[in-house]
Amino acid sequence: MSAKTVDDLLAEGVSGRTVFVRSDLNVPLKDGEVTDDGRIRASLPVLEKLTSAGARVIVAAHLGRPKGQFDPQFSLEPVAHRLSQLTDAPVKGIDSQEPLAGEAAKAAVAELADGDIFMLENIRFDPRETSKEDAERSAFAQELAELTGENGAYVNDAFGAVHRKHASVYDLASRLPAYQGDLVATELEVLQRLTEAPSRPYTVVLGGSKVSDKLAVIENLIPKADALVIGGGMVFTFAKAMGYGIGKSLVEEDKLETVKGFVELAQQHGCRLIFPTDIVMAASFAADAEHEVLPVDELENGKHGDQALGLDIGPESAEAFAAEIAASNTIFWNGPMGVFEMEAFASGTKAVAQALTETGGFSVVGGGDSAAAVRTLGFDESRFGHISTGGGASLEYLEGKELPGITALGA
Ligand SMILES: Nc1ncnc2c1ncn2[C@@H]1O[C@H](COP(=O)(O)OP(=O)(O)OP(=O)(O)O)[C@@H](O)[C@H]1O
Ligand SMILES: O=C(O)[C@H](O)COP(=O)(O)O
Repeated sequence: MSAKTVDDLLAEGVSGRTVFVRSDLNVPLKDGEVTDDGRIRASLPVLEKLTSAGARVIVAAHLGRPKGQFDPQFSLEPVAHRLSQLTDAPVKGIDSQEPLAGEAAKAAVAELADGDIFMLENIRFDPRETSKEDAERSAFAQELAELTGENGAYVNDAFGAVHRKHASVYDLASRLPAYQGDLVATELEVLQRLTEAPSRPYTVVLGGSKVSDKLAVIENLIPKADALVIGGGMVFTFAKAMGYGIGKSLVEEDKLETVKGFVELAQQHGCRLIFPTDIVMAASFAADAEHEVLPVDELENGKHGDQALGLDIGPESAEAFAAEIAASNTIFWNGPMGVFEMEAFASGTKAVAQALTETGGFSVVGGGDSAAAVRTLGFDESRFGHISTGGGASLEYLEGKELPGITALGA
């Protein structure tokens, strides 16, 4: 069965109807300003399709991981502000302290004119959104559904969140007529190209800091990829497992045995595991920290001994990784190679991004931070095959896992 689309919804007629749209607007913020609005821009086409057809739109999204209650640092206010700059439709929002689907929200929805957008506060301010209890999520979804009144509809366009079994991503689809958003459709189409007979050699480049999440992914990607290139914070769990000193670098102590198993698994499947040979070791986690490049088997033999921490791959590794990418026909990249937010530790990430822009192969960038890195480091987005809005979601898709938000749409 294939999911109904937004075009199906438009064909049914939306003028005067209230449509609840779940988007992924989880964007990086600094000092109350959106620093990369990629996910907001990616959400615009569906919102504009609906508003220009006369729908009254409720947009719901999450920001970060608040603990199920109002917390000003996770307010969607700056996101609503950016959205209102990017769209022609008026964007309204409720007071952040009000219950998400309470009386104030109902009153605000009742005031909407055709073509207006109403943005809910961070959907994760209600603990039922992410609850593991089906009954709690279901009750919350029911309240959200009721906001749309008679003849409401639900569109899931939050690709980056479809791997979450959350009320607004999963349960709401069985409370209202449900439709798949265009962004979700596009993302699925592209990722399908990576899973169904990718043009080989197929190389996966993994980095970032969510080490334990990604270690699980590695196991599942080894049988599928020809080469797996490891950078970022993940390197040090491997380096330690291989018996090297790593100083104060990021490490998952309880995963050392697991990663040793990966080396063997890779051999069995003929997948080459490629590690950095040199690392930028810093005196502390700071933009102006003193740093030096050390070979991977001598990380504790520098100026700061076992107090140093690895914040980027070194130049030799960056060159080798770029060469791997150049020799591949399909490349999937998730997770920065270092702490790219600090200029001194951005070189590895820049080198990988640069190589991706130069490849004649099909390149896909997945991950909130990797996509943000590409843009904030000044790369031209059109030089990449595809920049996915999903991090965990795209990885879980590539692993072949079921994505609750997609299943719920009947796709
Ligand atoms: N060696 C390192 N030590 C500590 N942090 C690192 C290191 N290398 C990269 N990082 C950090 O990793 C973070 C991004 O990691 P993350 O795993 O969240 O990637 P991502 O692309 O956003 O993927 P996802 O969307 O799945 O979360 C960046 O903020 C970066 O500073
Ligand atoms: O940033 C992401 O990958 C998505 O918005 C999902 O966020 P989460 O990992 O907090 O569920």
